[in-house]
Amino acid sequence: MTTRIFIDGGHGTTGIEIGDRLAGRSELSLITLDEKDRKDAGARRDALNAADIVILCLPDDAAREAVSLIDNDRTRIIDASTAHRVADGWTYGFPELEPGHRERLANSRYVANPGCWPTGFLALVRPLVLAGLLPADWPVTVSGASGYSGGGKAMIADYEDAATAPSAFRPYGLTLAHKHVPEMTRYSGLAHPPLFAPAVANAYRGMIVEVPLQLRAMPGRPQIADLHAALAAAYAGSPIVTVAPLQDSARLSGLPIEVVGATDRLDLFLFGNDDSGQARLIAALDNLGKGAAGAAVQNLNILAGLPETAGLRL
Ligand SMILES: NC(=O)C1=CN([C@@H]2O[C@H](COP(=O)(O)OP(=O)(O)OC[C@H]3O[C@@H](n4cnc5c(N)ncnc54)[C@H](OP(=O)(O)O)[C@@H]3O)[C@@H](O)[C@H]2O)C=CC1
Ligand SMILES: CC(=O)N[C@@H](CCC(=O)OP(=O)(O)O)C(=O)O
Repeated sequence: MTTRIFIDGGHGTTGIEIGDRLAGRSELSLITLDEKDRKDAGARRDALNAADIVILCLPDDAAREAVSLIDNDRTRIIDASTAHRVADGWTYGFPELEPGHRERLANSRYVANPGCWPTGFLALVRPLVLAGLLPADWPVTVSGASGYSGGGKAMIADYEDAATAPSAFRPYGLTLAHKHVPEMTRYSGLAHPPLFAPAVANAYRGMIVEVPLQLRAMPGRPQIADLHAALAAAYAGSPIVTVAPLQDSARLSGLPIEVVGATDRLDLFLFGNDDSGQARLIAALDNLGKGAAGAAVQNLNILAGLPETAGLRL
């Protein structure tokens, strides 16, 4: 018996990436809609209710609508949108968040896939808060650059149309009220929202998420090696999240946005100087990989009781 999957929004940027990862997997069967029906509420209702697991790759309002169209008590949902990431009754779809979280996910019916920025941020910060190295009330900043596919079809069209003259590098989120801040705050365990300073780069995919820390001002003045040990322990044995050895990071003269390529990996790097008491923590990922489709397929595998990395690009 196969697990029946329906991707609502399967023609969008994230939906296509997920479909590619599921192709050829004999333990799954994909429910699809014709082009003319893919936005028809009746056809979507039938597909949503016929599936064992649905993956929503829709704008937030359409994702909320999709959930309301499910009228059985069996279909499980993985929502890639922002709609339910801090909503009651939903489990945050970051299996690596903390010990025991993967098991919570496996038993959940409603799963909210994380945002791409929070994925990098939480991977760096959550283990440090849990280890007591980063005080929960510390004022944390997170910055970086994302590929333009992070903005979906609309931003891709803008960047790929010469007439709209795309910028090489464009800071945004300038109201300091980006939609990812609530999930970053909630799941990091920080007492205050981080200051989030994102930018878009003129690259299709990939992202660099950076958390700088003034260690010398922090209680106990943590050492670079302490931070590294906490991160390495948190992801020991993970086939998806890796922490570069300090001596390898020290040899790098730069970290390109393309470093993980079109994969579902999440690579963490720690750069620092114990004399100055300063550190730069960097997560490198593909916004469409571990930042979206890779995470959705990983969660699907966990929900379906299948090998966690099946279909992933590692
Ligand atoms: N791109 C990324 O890196 C990431 C995206 N996400 C999230 O994933 C979701 C999808 O994003 P993304 O793939 O980038 O967006 P896209 O704009 O590329 O795709 C969205 C798709 O949803 C379709 N759609 C819109 N309204 C409806 C509706 N009422 N019924 C059925 N289909 C509908 C669109 O149709 P049409 O083709 O006609 O426009 C489009 O195909 C969003 O919530 C986004 O925030 C999450 C993490 C990262
Ligand atoms: C470059 C760019 O615009 N990126 C998107 C985030 C992409 C993502 O994580 O998706 P969600 O919209 O589901 O959170 C943004 O900052 O809003």
